Amino acid sequence: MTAKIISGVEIAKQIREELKAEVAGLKEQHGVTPGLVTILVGENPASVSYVTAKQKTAHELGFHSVQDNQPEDITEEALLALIDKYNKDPAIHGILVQLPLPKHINETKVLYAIDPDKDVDGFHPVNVGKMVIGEQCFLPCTPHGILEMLERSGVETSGAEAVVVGRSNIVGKPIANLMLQKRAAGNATVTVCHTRTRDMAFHTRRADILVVAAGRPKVITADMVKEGAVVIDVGVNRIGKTPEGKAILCGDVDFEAVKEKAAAITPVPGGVGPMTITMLMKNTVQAAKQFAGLA
Ligand SMILES: Nc1nc(=O)c2c([nH]1)NC[C@@H]1CN(c3ccc(C(=O)N[C@@H](CCC(=O)O)C(=O)O)cc3)C=[N+]21
Repeated sequence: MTAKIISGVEIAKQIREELKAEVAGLKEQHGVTPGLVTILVGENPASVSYVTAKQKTAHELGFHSVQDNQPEDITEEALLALIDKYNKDPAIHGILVQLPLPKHINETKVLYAIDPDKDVDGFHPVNVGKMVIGEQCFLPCTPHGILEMLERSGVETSGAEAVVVGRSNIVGKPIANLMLQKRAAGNATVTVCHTRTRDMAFHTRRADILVVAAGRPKVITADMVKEGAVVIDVGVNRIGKTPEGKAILCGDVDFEAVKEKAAAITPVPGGVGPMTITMLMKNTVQAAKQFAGLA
């Protein structure tokens, strides 16, 4: 079998078109322009490229978008004060502090400082808690994007064996939780594997849907995948540079080999990544509507 390629680029494009129309409507009918600030501390090249992509997308959708760059040596106190300023700014509906932060800043403290109503990343414990209960909240962007991909590709998750590789707060834990819930792209039987899992392949081979967020290049090889599985690769590993200096990316899945076995697979680049950015935009539109009492 050669897998169907689930294109994050294509699905993201479709959602962005929907959002663009919604933003235009919000402006015309209600005078509301969704506002997003992305705060970047330091100059980590990967972070710079992600934040640039987020700003570009926000701009294309007609948002009020603010890029706030801060020096690597900003104090925790100053960063918390900055967040407080945006918490109070009525033109800003979504606040994103790009992670990771420098070591002298307590990441947890920073994420707790963001107003949960502006927490479009869905990392504040109020939103995490609401997510687990299944209440309306901001879902973290990468898991949210995966749900949309599964749903819009017609993947049947109900009753299926879903195996998640990775237990991060950003991807592994939330996607496992969401796929377990009574919801679209949910109702799965979920197993979570991690670095201490004794026999990873034993679990992954049982997966009808395999979500891989391990953070290590090509850890999932063809022998670990069941014939006909749906494989979602969340990995973004920079494994080198082209002669022109562009980063060469690969996922956590050995794409070339696994695509011969899977029923469907997401590529890297062009899979989950573009969906992550798009869901940030979707969450920001949601935040703006809530702020205006429209949702
Ligand atoms: N507060 C916070 N929120 C985040 O959502 C967040 C973060 N911090 N820190 C880092 C991770 C990583 N992340 C990605 C977003 C887009 C792509 C993406 O668009 N990737 C492209 C390739 C882009 C490239 O060339 O690097 C693709 O896969 O096709 C990847 C990864 C968001 N993150």
